[in-house]
Amino acid sequence: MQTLTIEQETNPWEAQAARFDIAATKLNLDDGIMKVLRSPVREITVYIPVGMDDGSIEVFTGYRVQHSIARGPGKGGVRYAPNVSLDEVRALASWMTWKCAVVNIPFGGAKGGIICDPRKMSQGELERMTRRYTAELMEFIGPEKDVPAPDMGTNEQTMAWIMDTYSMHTRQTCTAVVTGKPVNIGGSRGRREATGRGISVVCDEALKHLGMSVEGCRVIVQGFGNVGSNAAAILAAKGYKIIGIAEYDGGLYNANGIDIAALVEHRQQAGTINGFAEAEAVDKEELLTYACEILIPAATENVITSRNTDKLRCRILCEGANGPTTTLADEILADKRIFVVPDILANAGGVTTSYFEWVQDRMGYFWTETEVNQRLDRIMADSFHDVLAYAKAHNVNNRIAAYMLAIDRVAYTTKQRGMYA
Ligand SMILES: NC(=O)C1=CN([C@@H]2O[C@H](COP(=O)(O)OP(=O)(O)OC[C@H]3O[C@@H](n4cnc5c(N)ncnc54)[C@H](OP(=O)(O)O)[C@@H]3O)[C@@H](O)[C@H]2O)C=CC1
Ligand SMILES: O=C(O)CCC(=O)C(=O)O
Repeated sequence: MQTLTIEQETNPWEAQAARFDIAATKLNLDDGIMKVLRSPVREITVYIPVGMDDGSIEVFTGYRVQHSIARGPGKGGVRYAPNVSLDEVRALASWMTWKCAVVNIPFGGAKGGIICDPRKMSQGELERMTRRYTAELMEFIGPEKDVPAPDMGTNEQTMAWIMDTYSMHTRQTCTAVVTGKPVNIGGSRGRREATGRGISVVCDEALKHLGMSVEGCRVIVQGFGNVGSNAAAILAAKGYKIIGIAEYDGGLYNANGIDIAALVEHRQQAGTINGFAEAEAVDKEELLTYACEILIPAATENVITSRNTDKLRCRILCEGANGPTTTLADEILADKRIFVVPDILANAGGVTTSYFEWVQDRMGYFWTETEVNQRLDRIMADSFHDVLAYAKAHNVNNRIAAYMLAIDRVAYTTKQRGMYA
């Protein structure tokens, strides 16, 4: 195994680039196209002055990176977190390009982020910061240019502010500029749950593929935000047993299964999963190494590394978060024969329903939740099998297969459009 410092191992842009290089080389991609696809097309940095509630002024740094617009407008979430960096947003933008191509929806890839701690900011401060960030990005975003959506630390309310600010500047109500909005202002039914729902579909398919059954299937989820809580709730409703939840501030374990609806209610009231009486409090890091059939990291990057992978006791690693696994960890996962459903496939349900939202906004005609979910389920199941077929045909692991499938599609369009003239 390569020797890397922890900083090198956990740099998300390097992690993305390493997988890109392996996949592009396996595809025999020519050097020129490889250079085109390796770098983002545009990186925007903005400095956002915000009047704080105490009368002071703070200046926040924000980014929007557009990695590719070959297959359609840029698409991807906006993250509010203290550890946002340009390298992270770059990596997240490129993962969006590959993700949209894996599920074959007509978008490129983009991502945004602001270095801030949303947990320590009031609603007023968040609103002012979001509106000024949007104003700074006016010429770069739009339904045909780049369409933001929620990610860590942002939500439907954030999208409503972006949509309104954009509409104020263009002097017309423009719903299709963002997705993940509240349903009453052009959001899609099913978007809130879509990433979790997509994860449940690929878990179903992985079990079928491995000849395992839902009955008795133990699941541990890290992160109980939008992705983790919805994945846990939907899997529980399908009959999976959610035995562990690891959050930022603690872990919970119950070998008989955690009542997810009760935990959601507890979290709403207490503001934390801690203190939930129907499960045992356990160490949040160790919980990832408990025996289970499926482990779902759904919080943040770099949680499965060379330092803990040898201790994992799951059969399936289903990546709800973006970039939860380092390249060094990939090698150990392969040795342990853990079946990996890679992030750019596993968590693609969110952007797939975002695509449906964009389509509905542009038509001005809205589908029922059943219509949305049926379309989502079909795309997720088909994409799972496309990736597996690629892995088999090229004798590579699932992650490299997903990258190869995606890079092949983006490279084809890039060449066809002649995007290097
Ligand atoms: N939202 C979406 O549709 C999509 C999101 N993703 C990815 O899924 C992941 C989660 O996003 P999302 O659910 O939207 O974000 P949220 O902000 O809704 O939730 C993130 C959750 O993870 C917790 N958390 C953060 N860091 C850690 C940690 N180190 N250990 C344990 N828990 C932690 C947070 O706790 P606390 O609240 O205390 O900070 C929070 O509960 C991200 O990687 C995101 O990029 C991928 C596809 C689509
Ligand atoms: O819904 C979207 O457009 C993007 C969601 C996202 O940020 C992601 O898939 O990582």
